[in-house]
Amino acid sequence: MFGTLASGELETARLRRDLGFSCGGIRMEGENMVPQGGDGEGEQVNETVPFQIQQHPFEQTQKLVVGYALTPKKKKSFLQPKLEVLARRKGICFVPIDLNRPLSEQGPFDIVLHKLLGKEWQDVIEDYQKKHQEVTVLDPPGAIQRIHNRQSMLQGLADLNLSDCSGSIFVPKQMVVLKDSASSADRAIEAGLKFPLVAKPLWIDGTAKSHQLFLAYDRRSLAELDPPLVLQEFVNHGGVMFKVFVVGDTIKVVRRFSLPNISNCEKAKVDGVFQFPRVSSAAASVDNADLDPSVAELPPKPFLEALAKELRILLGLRLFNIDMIREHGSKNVFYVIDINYFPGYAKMPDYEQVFVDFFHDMAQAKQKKRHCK
Ligand SMILES: Nc1ncnc2c1ncn2[C@@H]1O[C@H](COP(=O)(O)OP(=O)(O)OP(=O)(O)O)[C@@H](O)[C@H]1O
Ligand SMILES: O=P(O)(O)O[C@H]1[C@H](OP(=O)(O)O)[C@@H](OP(=O)(O)O)[C@@H](O)[C@@H](O)[C@@H]1OP(=O)(O)O
Ligand SMILES: [Mg+2]
Ligand SMILES: [Mg+2]
Repeated sequence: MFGTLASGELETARLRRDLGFSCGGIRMEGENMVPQGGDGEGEQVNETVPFQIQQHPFEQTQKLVVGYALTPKKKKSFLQPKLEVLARRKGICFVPIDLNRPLSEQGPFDIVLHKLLGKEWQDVIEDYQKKHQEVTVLDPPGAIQRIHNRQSMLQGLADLNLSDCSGSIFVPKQMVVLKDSASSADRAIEAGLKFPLVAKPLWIDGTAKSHQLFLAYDRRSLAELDPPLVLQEFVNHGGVMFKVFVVGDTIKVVRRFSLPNISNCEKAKVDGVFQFPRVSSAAASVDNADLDPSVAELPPKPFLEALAKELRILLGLRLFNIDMIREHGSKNVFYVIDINYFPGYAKMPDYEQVFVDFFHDMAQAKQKKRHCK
């Protein structure tokens, strides 16, 4: 009986019913998990369902097959029932890639969506792309590799051409420490870096450690840090940051809490090194908080659109997000502090529809190209 299910469960159950389909001979997950039928109570709960599943009079005949190679965590957060249902209506289906079988023997795929670490996978996907140029690989492994290094990640950003825009973009002054962090203090001062400095592991390798950040208040404390790392100037920004999600041509921005400003008094008094809390990944919503509007105001949309467009070209990526902060006291002076490949899109509003449109547009563009040949 539907009445025994909470509204969230009901929604999932209905979605799963819609999901019972096969694709390219591979049975999709979620089949046979549906309570059958419904009653009056069901109707009542239906009102709380955030979106309506309607029986469509016709099914899209054109099929677009998206092969995916994702970690179990990413699969769980990204491949949610709502996404699969909306995709199916547009003739898009998701097929898991079997890592134990040669990739070329699987599919055929129109799109390969992947986020896996390691040289072995990089070689597999590079080789596959060479042999299957008709397949869109999201995204090219070489381009992803660039943003796994916190130095190359931000290279070229300050030179982007955003001249006509209502904001300006910078990256914090930073330097790389490959070894001997004790002697890095002299180099940091020579390079003009001002304390406090944020110490970030140079390589992002998917481990929790690569997201373990430290704040070093004085030159002596640098000796306590483990290279390889980047030392980056801390930029006061009023405790709010902006995550700009990019999916092809679409962008969405959300606010997150961040670290509070560091006063001159604190800079003078405090020494030592402190581990950062992962404030910005917290689920707590900034939107209902009582924030200073000059801090919380979203960056101008045309500015973000121009920035995302330039970054797509510079990075050669279509799926990423940017962490941005507004320099405290400024109107629209922004710093990019981080870029993430295939981030937590489930935290992007309406991500399911955005992805369906993205895949659909891609399929149409391909079809058009084929017809023009
Ligand atoms: N230069 C900086 N100045 C001020 N705050 C910073 C700076 N760099 C990082 N932060 C703060 O630390 C947080 C984590 O830094 P960063 O985004 O570089 O790490 P990360 O581990 O790559 O995060 P993510 O989970 O987004 O991948 C930022 O969201 C921001 O709150
Ligand atoms: O954990 P989530 O799904 O939220 O996604 C996070 C993602 O982890 P995952 O890819 O393993 O899922 C991280 O990837 P790695 O740097 O460790 O490769 C990084 O991109 C974070 O920035 C994402 O958080 P967001 O910035 O979007 O909030
Ligand atoms: Mg970040
Ligand atoms: Mg990051």
